[in-house]
Amino acid sequence: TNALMEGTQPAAAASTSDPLPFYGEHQAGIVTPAQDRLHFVSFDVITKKRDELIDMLQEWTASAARMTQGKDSGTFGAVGGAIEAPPDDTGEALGLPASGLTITIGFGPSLFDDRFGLAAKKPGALADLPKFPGEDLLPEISGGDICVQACAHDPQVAVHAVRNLARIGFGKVSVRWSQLGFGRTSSTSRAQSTARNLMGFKDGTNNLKLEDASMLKQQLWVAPGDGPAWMSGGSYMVTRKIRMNIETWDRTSLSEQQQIFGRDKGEGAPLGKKHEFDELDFAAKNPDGTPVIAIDAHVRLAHPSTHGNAHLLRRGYNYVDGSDGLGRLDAGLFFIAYQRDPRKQFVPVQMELSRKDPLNEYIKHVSSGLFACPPGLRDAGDYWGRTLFA
Ligand SMILES: C=CC1=C(C)c2cc3[nH]c(cc4nc(cc5[nH]c(cc1n2)c(C)c5CCC(=O)O)C(CCC(=O)O)=C4C)c(C)c3C=C
Ligand SMILES: [Fe+2]
Repeated sequence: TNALMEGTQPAAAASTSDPLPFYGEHQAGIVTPAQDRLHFVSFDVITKKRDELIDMLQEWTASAARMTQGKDSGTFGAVGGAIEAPPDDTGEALGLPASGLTITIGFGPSLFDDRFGLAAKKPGALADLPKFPGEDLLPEISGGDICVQACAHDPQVAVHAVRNLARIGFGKVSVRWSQLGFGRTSSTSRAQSTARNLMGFKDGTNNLKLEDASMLKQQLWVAPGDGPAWMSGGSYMVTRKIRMNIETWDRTSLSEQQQIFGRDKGEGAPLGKKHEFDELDFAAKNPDGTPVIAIDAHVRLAHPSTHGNAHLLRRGYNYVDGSDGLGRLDAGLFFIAYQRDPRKQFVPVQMELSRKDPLNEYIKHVSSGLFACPPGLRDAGDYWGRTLFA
C-alpha cells in the first residue's frame, strides 16, 4: 500500500491476537489501527542522574521489544529465573498472545528543565498549552515527565506492559497518574469500522487515517527543520481526560443531540445526508433559511476548514472509573490526539470548541497532557530517547 511505501506501520495484523512490529521509522501505536484497550501512564522522573535515566530507557526499550512480541518482559521471564530473586516478569500475561500490543513513549515539557541538561533541546512545539475557558484541570492527574501509551486488544496485556515498565523504573521514576480505557473512540484506518463514544455517537469518522500517506506527512509527522532534529519522524501527543455529564446527556432529546454534533446518531451521517462518509455540506439550508448543520455544531467548529486546514489524528478511548458517590457514572472520553505541531493544530481547535461548542454543557476537561513522542526505533541496538540524549 501507499502507507507501506511511505515507511509507516503496516495496516493490521491478520488477527487481534497477533503481534505488531515494534521497530520502524515511526513509533507503533500512532497510525497503528486503534486497538480496543488502553492503559496510559504518566511518570515523574525521581532520579537526578542522567545516566540512570538513560539506563532505564534502554531497559524499557528492551522490555517493550519483548512484550510487544508476546514474550516475557525480561529474558528469564516470570518463572525461569533464580528462585531467590524477584522474577523479571510479573506473570499475569503468561499464556496470553501479543494481542496487538503497542507501547508508545512521549516526553513531557517538564523533562526539559535543568535536571538532565535537556533545556536547549526543548522543542517550541512543546510549549505549555494555554488555559482554555471552562477547563477544570486537576494537577495530580495532569502532565508528567514521561508518558507511556500501551494499547492492546486484551486489557490484561496492556496493564501487564505498564506494570512491568513501572517495575523496571522503580527508584528512577514514580507513577504520577494513569488511566484505563476501553472501547476505542477513533478509527485510524479505513479498514476499521467507526466505533462509538459514550454519548452513543460514531466517533472518528473524519479522522486522519493511516492510508492518507501525504496528509500524514503534512499533518502528523515532525519533519526536518520543524524544530530540534531529535524529533524528526516523531509526533506530538495531547491527552485530555474529558468527563461527561452522562445523566444530563441522557435526558436530552435525540434532535438536540444530533444538532450538537452535526451528525445523525444512527448512521453517523452529516445532517442532511444519508451515509456516514458523505461530505459535510456547511452551506446547506433548511426551508426556513437556517443552516442544516448548525453554526456552532461540533463538526463545524472542529473542521479543518475553520482552522487553516489543521487536522488531528485522534486516538482516544472511552473510560468509566466507577461512579462518583452521587450515583453518577464517573465516565467520559480519554481524548488522545497526535499532530505535527499542537500550536497550530490542537490549540486553535480546542480554543474554538471551548468558547462556542454547545457540547460544553455536558462535558468538563479534568486532565491534560502534552508529550513529544520521538521517532521510531531502528533495531535492537536503538533505544527510546537515543536521538534526544545523543
Ligand atoms: C480539540 C479537539 C477535540 C476535542 C477536545 C473533541 C472532543 C469531543 N469530540 C466528541 C465527539 C465527536 N467529535 C467528532 C468530530 C471531531 N472532533 C474533533 C476534535 C475534538 N473533539 C475533530 C477535529 C473532529 C472532526 C471534524 C471534521 O473534520 O469533520 C464527531 C463526529 C465524527 C467524527 O468525525 O469523528 C463526534 C461524534 C466528544 C464526545 C468529545 C468530548 C467528550
Ligand atoms: Fe470531537
